[in-house]
Amino acid sequence: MTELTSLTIAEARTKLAGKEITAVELTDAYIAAIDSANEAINAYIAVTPDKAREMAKASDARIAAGKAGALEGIPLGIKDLFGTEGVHTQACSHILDGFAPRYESTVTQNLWNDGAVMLGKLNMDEFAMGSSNETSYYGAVKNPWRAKGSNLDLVPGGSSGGSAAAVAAHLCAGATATDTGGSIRQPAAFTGTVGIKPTYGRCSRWGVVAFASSLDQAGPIARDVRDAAILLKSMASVDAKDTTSVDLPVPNYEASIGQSIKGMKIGIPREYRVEGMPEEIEALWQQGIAWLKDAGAEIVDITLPHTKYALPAYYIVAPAEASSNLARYDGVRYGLRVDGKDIVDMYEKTRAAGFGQEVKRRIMIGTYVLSAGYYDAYYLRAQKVRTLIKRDFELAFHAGVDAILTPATPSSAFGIADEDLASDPVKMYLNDIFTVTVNMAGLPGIAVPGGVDHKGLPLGLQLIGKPFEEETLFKTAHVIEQAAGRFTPTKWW
Ligand SMILES: NC(=O)C[C@H](N)C(=O)O
Repeated sequence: MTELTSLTIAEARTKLAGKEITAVELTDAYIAAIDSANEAINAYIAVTPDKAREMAKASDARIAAGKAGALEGIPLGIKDLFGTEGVHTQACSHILDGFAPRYESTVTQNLWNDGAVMLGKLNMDEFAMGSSNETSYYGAVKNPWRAKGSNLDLVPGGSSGGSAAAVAAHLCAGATATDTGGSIRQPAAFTGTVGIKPTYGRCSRWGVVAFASSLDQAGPIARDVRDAAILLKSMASVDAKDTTSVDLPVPNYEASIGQSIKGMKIGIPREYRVEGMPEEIEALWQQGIAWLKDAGAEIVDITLPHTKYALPAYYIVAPAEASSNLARYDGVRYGLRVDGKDIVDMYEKTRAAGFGQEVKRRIMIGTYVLSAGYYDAYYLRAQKVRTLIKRDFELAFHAGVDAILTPATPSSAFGIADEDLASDPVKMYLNDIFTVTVNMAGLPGIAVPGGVDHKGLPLGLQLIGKPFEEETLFKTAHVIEQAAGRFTPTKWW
């Protein structure tokens, strides 16, 4: 019998429904896998085996009673950004030391309502700020992938590095993640997994620790396109507690898997190329184009002329919102407190000790661009650029384009503690070059594995769609997946 942890969600669902396996067996298999692998990979920062077994038992009872939910008995990992009642929720920051909320985020509650089982909380960049998972207070996550013939540790990408690594190493059946500028899609691309950032407003942000509220969006990281569709269906909902969530029916995304893309118009934006981009990325892109053409899609060249301004504008808007959102961590009500001689001294000492370097950098940038005298020059201008970026996409869609194909990242996974990147934050920010536009415009974007580079490391393709047309992305990504195959790392841990 195949290992239980190698089953996809769709496969496990069939076996659970057919009573070939139980939810408790499946959960135990994942707990054992985490026990043996987590020291090496560091994907989980809190494991909740007792809670998991209890939830799995309840799932088995519901299956026996014929009352199974859509995700009944499926063990999932949860990014540490999602509030989970009574369970460690620290956004992988020191400043939230010991915090376990009294509430459950709407997204995770939706998953539990559908019968999913929680295995624990997953590592991430502190407050989701980073592209390598190295800014986590709990240390770096190791990518389950290694270059051919090398035993050097690579980053899994970020900020949802723990989610991507756990899915790739089969330490959960699927994971929740969030994406503000690429945090679902870049780690998915670096680990050979599938990640979708849905349209802004598709999932509720309620109970998710805020980074940049006008950009943050939750989504799944999964082993394949079908599993991503199954997970998103459960995660998405309108929510009275988040007025930016949208009241549109959540379609059965899985139904779009296998549908034809014949006659679809796929836009290829000429601006999605950067200096120094490996030829292999261009080759992957051309391969993706060929696959979609073979499946009957029409390929059209498009222009998104404001693309080059997206990254600088993002690194104004996101830190501005972050500086405001993170003002609440003051040592008074929860989390870390470092005593001082008076209350202001206490605030200062707490924030100095509680936030890491990258978070402090963003708070300072954000405070600067919002300050009197600089607001118009930076923040206001960045917001105007944001409108132009959105309009670029609208024009392309208006001209009949159904979806846009680009590379997901300008490189494959890089080494942990890469000196070049550590010394220059802007180089790290360049990881988001193909993904931030999507957040700035509020559109859905999916990363799907397209192949491996000469080092044997996975590379991802990105599809960008119209607002609330995630179904188009699922069916098109599935065509790529069928052509490219699935990617699993060789076990070294
Ligand atoms: N949160 C994200 O989407 C990651 C992005 N690299 C950032 O640091 O802002």
